Order: sequence, then C-alpha cells, then structure tokens
Amino acid sequence: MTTTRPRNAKVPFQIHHDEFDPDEDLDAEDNGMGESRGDMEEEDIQEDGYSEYSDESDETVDAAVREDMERFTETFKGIKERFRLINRIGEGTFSTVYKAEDLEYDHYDNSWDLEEKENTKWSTPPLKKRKTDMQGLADLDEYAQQRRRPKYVAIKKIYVTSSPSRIYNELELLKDITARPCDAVCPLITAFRHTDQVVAVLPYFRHTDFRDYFRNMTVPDMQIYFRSLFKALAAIHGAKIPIIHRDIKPTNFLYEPDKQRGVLVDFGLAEREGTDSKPCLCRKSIPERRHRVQNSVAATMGPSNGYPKNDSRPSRRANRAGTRGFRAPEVLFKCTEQTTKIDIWSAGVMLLTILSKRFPFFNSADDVEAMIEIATIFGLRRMKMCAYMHGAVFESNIPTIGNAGFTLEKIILWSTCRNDSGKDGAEVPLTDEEKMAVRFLERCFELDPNKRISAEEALQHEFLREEVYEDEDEMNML
Ligand SMILES: Nc1ncnc2c1ncn2[C@@H]1O[C@H](COP(=O)(O)OP(=O)(O)OP(=O)(O)O)[C@@H](O)[C@H]1O
Repeated sequence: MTTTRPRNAKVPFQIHHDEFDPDEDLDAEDNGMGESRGDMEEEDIQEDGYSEYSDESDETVDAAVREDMERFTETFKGIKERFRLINRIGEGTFSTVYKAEDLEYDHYDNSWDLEEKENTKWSTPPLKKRKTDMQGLADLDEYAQQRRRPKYVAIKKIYVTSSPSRIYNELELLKDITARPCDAVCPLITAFRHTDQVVAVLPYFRHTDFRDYFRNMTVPDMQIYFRSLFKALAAIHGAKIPIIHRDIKPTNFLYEPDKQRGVLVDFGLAEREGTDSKPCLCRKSIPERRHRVQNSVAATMGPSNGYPKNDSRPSRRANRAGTRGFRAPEVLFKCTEQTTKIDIWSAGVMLLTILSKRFPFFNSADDVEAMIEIATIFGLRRMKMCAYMHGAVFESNIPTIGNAGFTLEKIILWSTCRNDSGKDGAEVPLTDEEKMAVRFLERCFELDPNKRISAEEALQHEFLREEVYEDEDEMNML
C-alpha cells in the first residue's frame, strides 16, 4: 500500500487514509504487472447498457461473493482495518464495486457526506431540552445511536488488466470533480494501491435498479430525474477544460426514486475535451463546410461502385469509447473532434427509453447496425448530411430506411402501442406534457452536434426549467 500523505491542499476535504499518489508510476516494476498490462488492456467498448448486479440486500450474501470479498480483504494489505465489506453491489466491464462500512469515518473530515449534512440540520442534541431525567436519557441514547449509525462507502476495485494510464485518468478526473462539488456528481473520497491492485473509495449511494421504475415514470418524475442528470452534466461540461463523461447510461446514473436524487458515477472512460483530437470538418464554418462537401469526391462522382481490394489508405481513427446503443452519430462516424455534446445524445437515449418504455431502446451489435437504427428513425437524407459533416459517406439500399424517417412522436406512440389502442383502433395522442418532453428530446437528438442543446441550455429549456417564485404566497397559490 502506498504511504504517501495528502499533498493537494486544494481538495476541499481531508483525503482519507493513504492517498493515491498521481506522481507514483503504476507501471513501475514493484507493481508486479510489467509490460503485459498494456497488451492486456480491454477494449474501450462496453458490452451493453446494464451491469449484472444492482443494489443487493445486505443480509443475503452469496457464498461465492463472500469468498471473493474474503480473498480481496486478505490480499489487499490494510483494507480490513479500515473497511468492513458488506456485499458486492456492482460488477461492470472495468471493475467490481462493493458496499462497505467505513470503520474510520469519524477520524476524517466528511464534508462530501450529503446525508450527514442533512441529518445535522434536523438532529440537534437533546441536551438542551427541558424534560424529565428519564426522557432526557432516552433522547440522549437515541442521539448516540444516531451518531453510531454505520457509514457506508462504495469500494471500486478496478480490474488489474486496466492500463495504469486509464486508472490514473479516472482518479485524476474524479479528484478535479471533487474539488468543485456538485450534489449530482459522485466525488472521490480516497484511493489506494497495493501492488497492482487499485481501489477507489466513493460515497455509497443507495439506488434502485432502473428497470424497476422507468416504466412507471410520469412526466414530472422525468423532469426531476433529468434535471438532476443535466445538473451533473452541466457541472462536468463546465469544468475549465470540459470533461466528457463518454458513458452516460442508466447504470451510471444512480437514482433513488423515493428521495428523487440522482448521482452520476463512473468516470472510467471520461476524458477532457480536446484530448487527442484532430480538426474535423464539423467544426468548420458553415460556408467552408458547404464548399468542402460540394466539392468532395462523393458529391461530384456519386457513390462508388465498389471498394479497392487492397485499400492502402490509413483507416480513420477516433475515440469510440462508450456503450453500444448510447453512442452519438458523430462517434459512429469517427469524428476526430468530439465534444461534450456526445453526452447529451446519450442522455437523449435515456429519455427515449423512458418515454418509449423500452430498454434497451437501441439494440445494435456493432457500429454499422447502430447507424442503421439511427438512420431508420432520422431518415436517409439527414443521415447522409450528418456523415458528410464529419467527412464520411453514408449510403444504404436497405428498404426499411426511408428518405424522411419518422417523427419521435410516432416512434413513441408505436413503441407504447398507442397508435391504435384508442376507441375503434384510434390513436391515443401524446399529452401536452409528453409533447414538451418530445420537444426537449428533439433538441438532444440534433444530428449536428453544433446545434444540439448544451447541458446549461437544457436546464433553461421548458422541460427542465425550475420555476422561481417571488415569494412563498405565490408558491402556495399553485
Ligand atoms: N458510489 C456508488 N454507490 C453505490 N453503488 C455504486 C457506486 N458506484 C458504483 N456503484 C454500482 O456499481 C456498478 C458499477 O460501477 P461503475 O459503473 O463505476 O463500474 P464499471 O466497471 O465501469 O461498470 P460498467 O461497465 O457497468 O460501466 C454501478 O452500476 C452501480 O450499480
């Protein structure tokens, strides 16, 4: 385990225990991983939109999970003195996440702890109350019980096959995010390394499996849910150098319907805007774009009749990290200058999932199928324009892809079977509030990322805007 102490005075809380030291080279010989780590690095592509495990009950711990937790605590020196592992709560592509009790909670500054803050608002010590001695004792005991309530954290054990640079990137971004706290983004408490194993310690957020509530959400529920998600996006996109999350999907937004609180997690694929980016046509001025498109080989010669057998041109390379079904069209077209707008598209897929009551909504096996799915909705004409703006060509002779596509309203009516479920097989139209949600969805689904709504703008959209009342009387009148 590292023995370095906190160095960064800017972090607003005392970092717990032995801090992860970004200057320490995880590739160094003593981590036991050697060169093969880079070779073993997994693909940046998530298999699907859902992890196997969600929040399991603390009492029922599977025997295999118990064995796994014992092995982990035995091999990771120093962890069991600090945390009591309770259950495995998540198993993703890049990590296993455990719920644990923080045994040394009271030794540190815990300003990240929202629940603790809320509790201190209403739980005053009963010592000042004028009551009978017996009542005073009972209150005191209740207060002491409250103070002794176990404090939970989520321990994210990052798989040793992840490259050190990927692990460093996640922790560095989390540290930056933690320095500018936002209630809707999960901060980092601390991180440890023991030989090749790195763990991140995060506040534990109780949440409900998305599949258990998304079908029952009303439009006001959606507004609360997405207001919280877009606040999180506005916070990370508003960083000095904007942070792109790259993996916005339901499992990475931990939401508790009872509390109406959501928290964005998993910065494993996140990156700063501009990292490794090269100029793409989509960021040029409209006249320049038009000129380049009109003079392109595809526009002047028409679609090619075939492909060279041994194509010696270098293939286009771009970051495609993310989860299938949630990737923006510019990611599929390998845009080399991707922006935070890719997260807005993914958030749009989440809204479409809820409105259509279908999860997963997009179910493609690869990027070509994903393009076909998007083209079916938006139509061939718009998809071709979208490809051109990233310097690519989109052609299709698939009969189900029409030129004009379909409106999102129609897609939602079909997928909820409302197109013919009314009286005498009539359509059950969308309500006014559903139409407002669709108007917002259209802004998230602009194929041109320059036109797509930003997180800040989204919070001012009629769908998410919070009404500000002049005084309490005005609010009570509503
Ligand atoms: N702070 C937390 N509190 C409670 N549960 C959490 C927390 N962080 C993560 N989890 C649970 O663990 C799961 C996996 O976490 P995370 O997404 O960070 O790992 P991952 O390996 O990148 O997963 P995936 O491949 O699904 O994206 C989450 O979907 C969630 O259920």
